[in-house]
Amino acid sequence: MIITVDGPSGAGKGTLCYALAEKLGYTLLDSGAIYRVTALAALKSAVKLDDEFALADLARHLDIQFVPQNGEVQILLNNENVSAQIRTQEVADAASKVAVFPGVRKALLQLQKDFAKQGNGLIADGRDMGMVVFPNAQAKLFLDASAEERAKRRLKQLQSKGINGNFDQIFAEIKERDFRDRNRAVAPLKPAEDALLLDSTELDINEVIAQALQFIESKK
Ligand SMILES: Nc1ncnc2c1ncn2[C@@H]1O[C@H](COP(=O)(O)OP(=O)(O)O)[C@@H](O)[C@H]1O
Ligand SMILES: Nc1ccn([C@@H]2O[C@H](COP(=O)(O)OP(=O)(O)O)[C@@H](O)[C@H]2O)c(=O)n1
Repeated sequence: MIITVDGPSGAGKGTLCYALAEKLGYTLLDSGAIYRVTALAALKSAVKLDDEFALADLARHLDIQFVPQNGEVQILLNNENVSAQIRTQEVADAASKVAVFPGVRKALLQLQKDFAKQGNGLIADGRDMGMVVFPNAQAKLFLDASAEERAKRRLKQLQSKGINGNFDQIFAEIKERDFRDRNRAVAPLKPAEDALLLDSTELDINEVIAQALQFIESKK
């Protein structure tokens, strides 16, 4: 079974997908990490974030590895562990900039599709999983929350990692990335026709997981 979870930044996709993958014993695809690694590779090689040709070429030759390590997944770029580097705001912003180009998205498509070949079911976390990458997924969820709530969650998340955050700056960054993701010409962020819309603004993590599992069960 392929389950897709799409939605904007800070909605709780990563948290939900991790819980579902654990519970169901499914493979987890964090497609955002692939865009983040692509952006980091561009930043490291001084490829301009508006040079679609160079970015697509870089994406085609991306040396990325997902290495399960004591319950976590380490993400390697050219054999360097970049799991922490890709979570910075700078890389998140760069990822949303490189993600607007059709050439980049096309170059990363097969890598994402290949995650479904591991045979034990797939939970795919992203923006266009249900619309573009896995249109035939058996269960599609679109997880959303108010921009304010998502900024509050992101701030708390950064603080829990000992990183000082500023709510106004995070709120602005979330709205900027929302706008870019929702208004790009290719694979814009929007729910698939057959997706369950789940607004987690007033829900806690366990309530989201319960509603998601109920929906998945109904699709089996
Ligand atoms: N329903 C929820 N209520 C409160 N906090 C949540 C909820 N879902 C996720 N979070 C927290 O919000 C932060 C962002 O969640 P995350 O899963 O990283 O979102 P996304 O992957 O959509 O960007 C995390 O610290 C997570 O623990
Ligand atoms: N399937 C995907 C996943 C991410 N992305 C882009 O990559 C950026 C980072 O994705 P992410 O899921 O890691 O970001 P968060 O939702 O965790 O903040 C997003 O803002 C999108 O612009 C995309 O275009 N398509």
